[in-house]
Amino acid sequence: MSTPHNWTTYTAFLRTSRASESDLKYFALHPWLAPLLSPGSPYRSVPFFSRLEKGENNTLDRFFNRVINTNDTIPHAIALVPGDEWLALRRKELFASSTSSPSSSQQNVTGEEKEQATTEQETTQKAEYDFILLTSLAPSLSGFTDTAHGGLLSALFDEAMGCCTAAFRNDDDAVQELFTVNLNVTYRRPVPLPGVYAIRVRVEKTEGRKWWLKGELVGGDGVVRTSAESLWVAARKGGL
Ligand SMILES: CCCCCCCC(=O)SCCNC(=O)CCNC(=O)[C@H](O)C(C)(C)COP(=O)(O)OP(=O)(O)OC[C@H]1O[C@@H](n2cnc3c(N)ncnc32)[C@H](O)[C@@H]1OP(=O)(O)O
Repeated sequence: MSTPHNWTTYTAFLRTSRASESDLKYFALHPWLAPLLSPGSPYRSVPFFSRLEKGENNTLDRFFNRVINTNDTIPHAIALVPGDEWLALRRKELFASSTSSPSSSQQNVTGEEKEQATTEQETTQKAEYDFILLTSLAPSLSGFTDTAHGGLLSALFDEAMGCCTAAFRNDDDAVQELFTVNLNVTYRRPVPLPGVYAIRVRVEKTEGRKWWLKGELVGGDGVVRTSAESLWVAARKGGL
């Protein structure tokens, strides 16, 4: 078991963490990932939070940080997140029309503020996705021979989408924890094993406590092999 990561909030974790050199070296071996990992990329490479050990007595994320964190399941995984400025603009965009935003300061965004956000977007480095999971998938994740199990792919989408929503929640806890209430996965093409894949996720819209996300899984050939749509609901204030 590795040493537990010393995180406080997810936002602080994103700001202060960097993916391990060994993971970065591994993914850098794949030329199709170069635009995402190069210094000019709109994304920063951070550890995949769910893989981090949370402590011997803390059962959070055990499936991801123990069961499928092995050489013959998922040997390498990192997350790519947009820069702070772009995330801030996305927050404005996503919560401008929502009745329940992650921060009270973002409620009732005026037309002028929207216009200002649009101008800022033109000058800030754009990131097409809100969260990208880069992952290697090893042979022991098979369902059919040398093919990733569909349930595993669902779990990867669910987790990547969860991390994506977490980045938009503020440290002030104005939005309660979010839960998947619906996840619709479309298996378009088999996902061969072993292989390296990117799961690209985006928040489509929010409305009150409800958040809609979309995602897709691609490999080096750029073919979308699996896609997913999900609905997340923030717990009511004061608990479930
Ligand atoms: C960084 C960490 C990453 C972690 C990623 C892992 C994420 C997960 O896997 S979570 C595990 C799987 N999910 C769960 O266990 C959630 C189980 N569900 C629950 O506990 C509850 O449904 C909960 C707390 C989310 C919401 O309950 P509650 O607050 O009573 O919501 P409720 O009032 O019923 O619904 C709220 C709204 O959502 C809608 N809704 C709820 N469920 C659904 C659904 N399945 N489909 C469509 N709409 C739904 C309701 O219609 C309602 O809409 P409106 O406000 O327009 O009337």
